[in-house]
Amino acid sequence: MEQVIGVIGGSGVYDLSGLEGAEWLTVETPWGEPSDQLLTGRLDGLRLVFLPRHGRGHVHSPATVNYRANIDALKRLGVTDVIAVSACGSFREDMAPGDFVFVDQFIDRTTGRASSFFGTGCVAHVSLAHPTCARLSAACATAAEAAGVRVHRGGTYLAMEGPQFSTLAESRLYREVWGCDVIGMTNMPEAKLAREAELCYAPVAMVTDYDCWHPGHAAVQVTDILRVLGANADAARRMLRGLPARLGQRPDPCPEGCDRALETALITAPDRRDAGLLARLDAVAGRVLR
Ligand SMILES: CSC[C@H]1O[C@H](OP(=O)(O)O)[C@H](O)[C@@H]1O
Ligand SMILES: Nc1ncnc2[nH]cnc12
Repeated sequence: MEQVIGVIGGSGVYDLSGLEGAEWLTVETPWGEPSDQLLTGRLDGLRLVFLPRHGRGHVHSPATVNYRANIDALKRLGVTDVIAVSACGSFREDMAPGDFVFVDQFIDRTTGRASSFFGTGCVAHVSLAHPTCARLSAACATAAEAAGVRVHRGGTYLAMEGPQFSTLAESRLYREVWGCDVIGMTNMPEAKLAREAELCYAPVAMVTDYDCWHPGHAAVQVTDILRVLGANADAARRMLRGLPARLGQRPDPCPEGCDRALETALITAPDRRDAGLLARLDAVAGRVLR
C-alpha cells in the first residue's frame, strides 16, 4: 500500500506551503463536514494530505471540531499515517516553550464529544494500550532533531475539555498526582478515532507555555501562546520537509499493528449488524466489514 501522510495542523498551523501539485479538495463524509477543505500534494515524491484542525482562520473550537469527519476524510483520501501537530502547555520545567514532545500516552478528560465511529448495530472495542505509532513517531522525532528542535521522545498528554484553561488545582493535580507531561484540548478523541480507522497516529505536541502551575510564569493566556506559535509552526514545517528522507519505505503491515486494529475488535454478530451504520463505516472500516 502506498504510504500517504496526513498532517493535521493545530493552532497556528493552517496551511502547508511548498507541496508539488497542491490542490485544496472538498471531501464529503457520512459524519458531516470536516474542519475545512483538505490540501493534497507531494513532498519529494511523498504523497501528503493536510487538514487544518480548527479550519483556516481558526473557526472551530476544540469541542466543536468534527473529529469523526476529519479522520474519515483523511482515510477517504488514502491516508495511512497521521501526524497530529498541536500546541500544548507543559507540566515539566525541562519541556520548555519551543520544545517538541513526541507524546505516547494520553489521559482523556474530554466530555461529550463523539469519540467512536461504532455504536448500536456495530460494536467494536479497539485496544488503546499503546495509542500512538512508535515507528511514525520515531521518524518524526528524528526529522525534528535534524531541523534543530529540542525533542522529548515520549510523554503523557492530558486532553482537557476546555475551551477555558485549567484551574491551578487542576494543573497541580495533572502534574503532581497524575504525572502528566503536557496538556491540550484536541488529541482526544482524535487519537481514538485514528485507531478505529486503522491509521498510524503520531502526535507532535509543540510546547507554548507552562499552563498555570509554574511560580515563575504567569498563568497562560492565548496572547502568550500566539507569541510562541509562529516559531513552533516554522519548526514543524522544517520537520515535515525532512520527513520523506527519514520515513523510508512503509513496512506492510505496520509492525506496531495500527493498520490491523479492527481485526480483534468487532463483536456484533454479522447477521445483527445495522446496514445504515455499516454504510457510514465504509471508508474507515470497510476493510474488515465488507
Ligand atoms: C490557541 S490556545 C488553545 C488551543 O490550542 C491547542 O490547539 P491544537 O491542539 O489544535 O493545537 C489547544 O488544544 C487548544 O485547542
Ligand atoms: N496550557 C494549555 N492548556 C490547554 N491547551 C493548551 N494549548 C496550549 N497551551 C495549553
